[in-house]
Amino acid sequence: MAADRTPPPRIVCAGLAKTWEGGLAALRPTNLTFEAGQTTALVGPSGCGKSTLLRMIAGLETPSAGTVLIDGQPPAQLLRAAGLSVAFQDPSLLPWRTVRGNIELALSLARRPVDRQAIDDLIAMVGLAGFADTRPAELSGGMRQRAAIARALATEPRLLLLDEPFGAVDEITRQQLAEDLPGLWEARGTTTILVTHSVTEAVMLSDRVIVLSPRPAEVVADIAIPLPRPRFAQDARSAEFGQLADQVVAALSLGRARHDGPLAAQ
Ligand SMILES: Nc1ncnc2c1ncn2[C@@H]1O[C@H](COP(=O)(O)OP(=O)(O)OP(=O)(O)O)[C@@H](O)[C@H]1O
Repeated sequence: MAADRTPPPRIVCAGLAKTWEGGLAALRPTNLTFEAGQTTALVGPSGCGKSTLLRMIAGLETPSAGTVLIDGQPPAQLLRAAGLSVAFQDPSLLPWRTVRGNIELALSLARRPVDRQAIDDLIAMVGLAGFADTRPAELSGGMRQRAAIARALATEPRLLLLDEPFGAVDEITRQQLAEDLPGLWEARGTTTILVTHSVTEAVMLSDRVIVLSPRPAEVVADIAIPLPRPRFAQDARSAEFGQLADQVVAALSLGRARHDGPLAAQ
């Protein structure tokens, strides 16, 4: 898995909006820039439109209005060049392939060399050592999610989009992944956008947290997380960490209050 020397991309969403057929609005017109090499967390109430935003950035969903440009190009370009990886809540592993087989396929599709040792290292890093030759049906939900994370990382994407990738992962493994993953994508130079329901995880992993309102989503707050790295689970007990987490929680409440308030837009 040779390192991709192309620098990580900058993503510009301009007037990006989504209204589903039938008129359900998921995202109000939104301007957002994701800086090259940064990790950004998107947090917001369930159903507010986080996944919709992420899927439009991935080029998997067509915007109703506005554009997504990744280094000035539409997402499809990066997707075709295998520079973009996504890992979703529901890991879509091929059931007839083992964990290693799923990763090998991703590498082959991305026309990347298949380095068995590097694959095994990645499998071990997500806590699946000993399960490389196991098929998805024999893994727990959390293990499948970790396999999907390993697969997403294997191609060394320039842009990594993670949609609640730790949803089914147990707390201890979650903490371990939250400690290990940022170092990996920092070392490789990756722009990462992460959807999570966990405020602690958002602050732990990110350089910036964007808080979205209830549906149709709009940006309520854009909070920089200037905490030094690497960050460890116990750092979540520091005063600085607590203050940042409180800001995120306050923004979530503000979004809800605005949404439910008498002046809420229809
Ligand atoms: N393919 C689709 N067709 C129609 N409506 C959709 C579609 N996908 C999502 N929606 C609707 O769009 C809204 C936003 O959904 P989305 O999945 O983006 O929310 P989310 O913030 O990611 O939710 P959660 O945190 O619960 O995963 C929801 O009301 C959902 O029902």
